[in-house]
Amino acid sequence: MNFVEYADREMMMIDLANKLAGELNSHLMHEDTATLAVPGGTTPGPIFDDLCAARLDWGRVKVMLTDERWVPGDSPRSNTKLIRERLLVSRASSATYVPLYADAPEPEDKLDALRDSVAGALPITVLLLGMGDDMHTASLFPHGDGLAEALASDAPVLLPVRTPDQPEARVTLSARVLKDAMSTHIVITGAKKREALERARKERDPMAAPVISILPEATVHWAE
Ligand SMILES: O=C(O)[C@H](O)[C@@H](O)[C@H](O)[C@H](O)COP(=O)(O)O
Repeated sequence: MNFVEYADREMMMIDLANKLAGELNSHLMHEDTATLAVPGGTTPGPIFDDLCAARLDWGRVKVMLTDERWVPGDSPRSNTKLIRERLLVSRASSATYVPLYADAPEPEDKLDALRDSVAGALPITVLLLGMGDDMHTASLFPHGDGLAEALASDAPVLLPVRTPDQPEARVTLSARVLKDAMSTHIVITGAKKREALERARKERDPMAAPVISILPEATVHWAE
């Protein structure tokens, strides 16, 4: 794991947006398409605000979420809503969006079709992840229902997960899909997440600290 500490959050967000855009650009110099996978939640919005204006050939970029809450696209809890409003705008509006959600009561109703379109966008070229204080990443929640299957080396690309702490079902890319990304960044802020990262580094069991299955490949970016 690499660890980068920043003097402040604003600087980190600008720097990260430049880094992600630079990596996508380099990839597009010798490949036809690139796939960018990003988290939802409260942290990455400012990165999206800068990244959406990056000068790159967005028409050749596929964008997907790392995980989604199973709520309609106009819900304030929808990660799709977040990236439609803050990432897939400006220059990035010509990117191709690969959805993890389709309108249906439960994820199981739509999984097959969603998995096919996700599989067609793999491997991930540039992966950005968040992390929670409980050491979850994407929607790989400690001891969550569906976690063992999502951590398995032969896991499907996309799985439904449920945990009592979360108000709705979710879908998440599996650990093997995240681990296969060509470049991985984790963005975290504040003292609690820094402590959670330190706890995770000492933990051996991915069922207790799912983020450890991704950490060896990742650069973690942190600001107070
Ligand atoms: O849908 C989500 O919530 C995310 O994709 C999730 O994995 C997120 O990155 C972490 O929970 C951190 O969330 P915050 O940035 O809100 O702390």
